[in-house]
Amino acid sequence: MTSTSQRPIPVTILTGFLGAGKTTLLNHILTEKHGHRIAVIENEFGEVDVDSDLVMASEEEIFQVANGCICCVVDVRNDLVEILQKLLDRKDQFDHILVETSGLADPSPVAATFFMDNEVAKKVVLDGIVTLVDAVHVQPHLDDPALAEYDNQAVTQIVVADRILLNKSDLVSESELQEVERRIRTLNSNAPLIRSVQAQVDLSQILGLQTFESDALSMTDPDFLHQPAIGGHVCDTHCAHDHEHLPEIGQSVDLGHTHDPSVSSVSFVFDRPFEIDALMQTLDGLLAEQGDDIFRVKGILHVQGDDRRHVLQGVHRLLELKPSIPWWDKTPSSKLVFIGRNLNASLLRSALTRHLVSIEAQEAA
Ligand SMILES: Nc1nc2c(ncn2[C@@H]2O[C@H](COP(=O)(O)OP(=O)(O)OP(=O)(O)O)[C@@H](O)[C@H]2O)c(=O)[nH]1
Repeated sequence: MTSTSQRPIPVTILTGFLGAGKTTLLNHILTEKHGHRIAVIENEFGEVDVDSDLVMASEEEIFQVANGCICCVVDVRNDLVEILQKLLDRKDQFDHILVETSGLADPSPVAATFFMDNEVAKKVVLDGIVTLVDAVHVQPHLDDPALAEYDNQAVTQIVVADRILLNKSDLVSESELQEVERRIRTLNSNAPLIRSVQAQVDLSQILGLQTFESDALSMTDPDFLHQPAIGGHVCDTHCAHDHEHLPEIGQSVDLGHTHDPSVSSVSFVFDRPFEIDALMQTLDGLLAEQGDDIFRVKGILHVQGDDRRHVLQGVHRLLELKPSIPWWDKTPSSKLVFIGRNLNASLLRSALTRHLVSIEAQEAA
């Protein structure tokens, strides 16, 4: 049994383009009675610290990361690691860490920070990336022609999200909301999408997600790969509309659609277990080669000879695998999602299937 003090502290990364409502959400979190004791780390991009003044006084502790953008300035990331280390020295005083990125940050390198420093990596677990989207202003940012040849952070923030809050839904019409949702789904078709006003959201939908564990628990639900918002809701088994085109076990499905040709996601499901060392070697090689294009890899893996789920997390070239809770009475199977540019589904599938335990070996075991 893992004691509470040894358990890794969940970290939520809160992101969203400038003005999307991050500080508003932070204030909501800090004033809500939710039972979590939260340490907040804020990063502001600008000369003057305004954000900390915007955050309401509360019992939670708030730390500022040095000025500069958390995703691209090495000093700022070192600063983040330093703050995390200090926090972790007295982790009996809180049970959740929230990192608010600046509006111009790419959250992937921020998430990667938690894997980069070994001491920190052992003590924290990425609970989820929550992205706020400004329903009024997001479209022009997504289509910004000035960013055409550069990374567009508004796009990246949506692509890597585990939860998306479509905020300021009071300021646009229903048809405009549906249009924004449709656009968001071209970039990220997996993350549950929640509409909000003044970032008011049930906190259980964004904190304590244990994203990958909860994904694992729903793996037997054949709809888990299909969570597009249709008419503004997240699909579930009670929907009346078409859920026909589900992938077969072992089949891949391109969830990125074709609207934005530069970013897509590809998902796989396998029922046979993986030979894990060989798989990790292949994935390491793949990311070393294509880590610029592959933004994010996430997965729950069925590992040969192990009765625990294994959680796979990759951010660009950094990859880690951690054992998680046992499968209990669930039938083990693996699920992997790749998000990025120029993803070749058939090459990825063959790279993965090579490391599945053969049926004969499985029967002999
Ligand atoms: N009408 C309306 N206004 C909102 C909503 N959410 C936030 N706002 C307002 O939008 C403005 C920006 O909100 P912030 O919470 O400061 O946004 P932010 O993402 O922290 O901004 P940056 O620090 O610039 O990245 C503030 O004036 C908020 O009061 C909403 O749902 N509806």
